[in-house]
Amino acid sequence: MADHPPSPPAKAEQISECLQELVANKGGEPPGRYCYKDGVGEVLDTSSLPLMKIPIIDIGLLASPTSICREELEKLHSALSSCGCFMSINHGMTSSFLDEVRLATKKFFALPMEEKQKYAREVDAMEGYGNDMILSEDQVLDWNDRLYLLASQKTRDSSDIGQKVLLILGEFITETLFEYTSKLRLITEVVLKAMARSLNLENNCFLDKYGARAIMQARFNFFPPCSRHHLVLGLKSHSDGSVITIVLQDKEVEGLQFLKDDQWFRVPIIPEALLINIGEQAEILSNGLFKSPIHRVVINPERERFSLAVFCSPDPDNEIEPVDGLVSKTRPRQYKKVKNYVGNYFQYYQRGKSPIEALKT
Ligand SMILES: O=C(O)CCC(=O)C(=O)O
Ligand SMILES: [Fe+2]
Repeated sequence: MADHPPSPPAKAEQISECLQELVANKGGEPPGRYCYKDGVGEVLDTSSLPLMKIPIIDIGLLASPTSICREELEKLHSALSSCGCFMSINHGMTSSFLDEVRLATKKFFALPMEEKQKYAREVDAMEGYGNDMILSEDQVLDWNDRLYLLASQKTRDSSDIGQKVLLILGEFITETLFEYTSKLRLITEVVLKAMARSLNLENNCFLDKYGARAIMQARFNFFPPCSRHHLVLGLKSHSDGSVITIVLQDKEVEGLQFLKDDQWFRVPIIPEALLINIGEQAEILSNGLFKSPIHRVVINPERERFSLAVFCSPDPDNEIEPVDGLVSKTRPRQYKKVKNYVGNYFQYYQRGKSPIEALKT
């Protein structure tokens, strides 16, 4: 896809020991492969970092005709071109329903290890439980265990996610997750249309590139506490490979931070809101007008943290490039065409890089 992808690893390796197990056995002392040599700087005292002022946007309003929601569209435009993210409210889900989804995440990670290992993710697979792929000797690993599940219409129809979650979690929770991802599908549609309108483009121009066979990949994150938290990162600094990512955050434990104007900011907890951030494919589609924000997750010394990120990415067969209406003599095309962006994303991520760099014209 990109011009100069990192050279492929001789052999990608999956860690067999999950972090949760390691922490239970060794009491949270991080092995060297998880540690940043000089520590992670200001992470030492996370509470001293400023809180980010993230705009709050009403999804119900965004879905209404332009004449009614002009102000909300302006807010969206300004949020996405400055910090690349916003907190969404009035999204059609109650607080108690969001709590059920949080509980489903916790229940999965509370299962016995042998049970979870049945769903271990294989190298390069889009679904399954585990930790980082190891692509090189010097890769610093994330202090995080995760479960990936696909929630796209296509895979749902063939009962892929259904089968897996049903087997893992039982019928009640399966229903909760199905309902959650169906709601997210509606929200994604509203947001992609509103993004286009906020740029005075035709309603469907982003949605058409996204496609009916778009992929929604859910990542359930578990971040165990670490007594030497200043040496590790829950997720290394990255921007997402999606078009948009919808994050359900932990209600009690902070951890997510965004980089803005070369300064790290803490993301506040708003329990009833969903955090939505732009991914690199929206940056490409918008010809760089919307910025995919760099973010990371830091670790709490005493408390575990959970989150659920759903990455909404276009049909991998669709070509992604800046949309016509945003390319002009005064603003030439900033990115080359690309297909299946997510297919190569993790090869870059594990090395602390991003494919978008190689696509810049
Ligand atoms: O844990 C969070 O709050 C954010 C997760 C995230 O950035 C990701 O999974 O890519
Ligand atoms: Fe992320």
